[in-house]
Amino acid sequence: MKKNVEEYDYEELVNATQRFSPTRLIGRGSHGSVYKGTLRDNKLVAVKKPTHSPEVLHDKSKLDNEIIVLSSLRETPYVINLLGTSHDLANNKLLVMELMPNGSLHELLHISTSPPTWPKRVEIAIQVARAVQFLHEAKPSVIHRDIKSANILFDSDWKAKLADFGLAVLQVESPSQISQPAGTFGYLDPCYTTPSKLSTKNDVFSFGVVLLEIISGRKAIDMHRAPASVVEWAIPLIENQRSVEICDTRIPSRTYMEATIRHLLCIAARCVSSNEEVRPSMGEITTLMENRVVHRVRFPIWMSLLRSVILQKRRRKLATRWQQARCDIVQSPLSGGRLLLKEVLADVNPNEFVTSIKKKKIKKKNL
Ligand SMILES: Nc1ncnc2c1ncn2[C@@H]1O[C@H](COP(=O)(O)OP(=O)(O)OP(=O)(O)O)[C@@H](O)[C@H]1O
Repeated sequence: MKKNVEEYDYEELVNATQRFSPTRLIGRGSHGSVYKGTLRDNKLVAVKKPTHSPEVLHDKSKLDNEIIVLSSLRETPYVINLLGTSHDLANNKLLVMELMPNGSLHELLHISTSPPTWPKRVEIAIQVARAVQFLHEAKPSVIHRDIKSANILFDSDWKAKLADFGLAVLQVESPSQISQPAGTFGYLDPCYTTPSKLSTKNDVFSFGVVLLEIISGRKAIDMHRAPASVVEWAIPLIENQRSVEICDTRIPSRTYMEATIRHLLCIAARCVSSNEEVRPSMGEITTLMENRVVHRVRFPIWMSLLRSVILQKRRRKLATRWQQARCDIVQSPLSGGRLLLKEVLADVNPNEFVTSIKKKKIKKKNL
């Protein structure tokens, strides 16, 4: 075990989550419910507790597996951090993790009313690629098997981290049991049909699906569209040089990002290839992404300075006009100065105010 996993007192977790109150519930998965907890030192954590409900399948082994895999990994900014474990009164294990307060990539892409900008999407894609590369290059290496937008969570700084290691496989030399193929429909590698087909390339396929999802804003499987699968829809478009049609239309296109997006789509197409040989390794993917993408247009310092000088000039001009307007009103006998001065003091927008003075002047002329 590489990580120093702390054992938490169960009572502390009960208090931290207000007795696992529904108001503290973040969400339920197939093997556990996650609660927001506040520890004694005010530290915020996420507590995953096995679910005992008739509607939710309670699979204890997934939670145990998650603890084994997460505690085998050293700390990294790209994977959810396991802080510790605990045991309830029936000796069921609980997980204490760092809290990811900004929801999942799935929510950001498909539920949020403000979809991410292109530079943000690129940043997220690179962070996810680094997370998967980290797992594959760990010793022993880890195959996640459930890479999907719902398992990519955001921390308080909106950095993406990979979560949910319930299905992950630790590639030890003499595995005690061979895992049956598993994953999520829409993200699952079609080549992964038997336990012997388990490989890091299964994760590469799922990563490719997430990449298509990030660029298109379409769900991995959307039954309201034909074809329902994002892969079946996007790949012919990429092959026919119609990549532009894949881009999420909810946000404006950015000319400076076009080459980057095309480049990412080419990587995605290789990842989801039905020929596993064609799929790049995660190491190759991160290198390809980091070397060729444009993150953000950065203006030279002299342009920023020029911009601030222009803005300051404009502000000064407006302030002078406003000051002038105040004097005119107070001095004018026809303006009902006192009344208008009240308007000034009531913090009237200078622009609106100048307009109202013009109107007064016209009225005066007409008189
Ligand atoms: N560390 C965390 N911080 C904040 N929210 C979390 C954290 N871990 C999980 N969640 C949220 O809790 C919910 C349940 O997560 P969990 O990993 O148990 O299941 P899942 O991924 O939804 O389902 P499944 O295990 O069936 O794939 C999800 O909404 C997930 O986004």
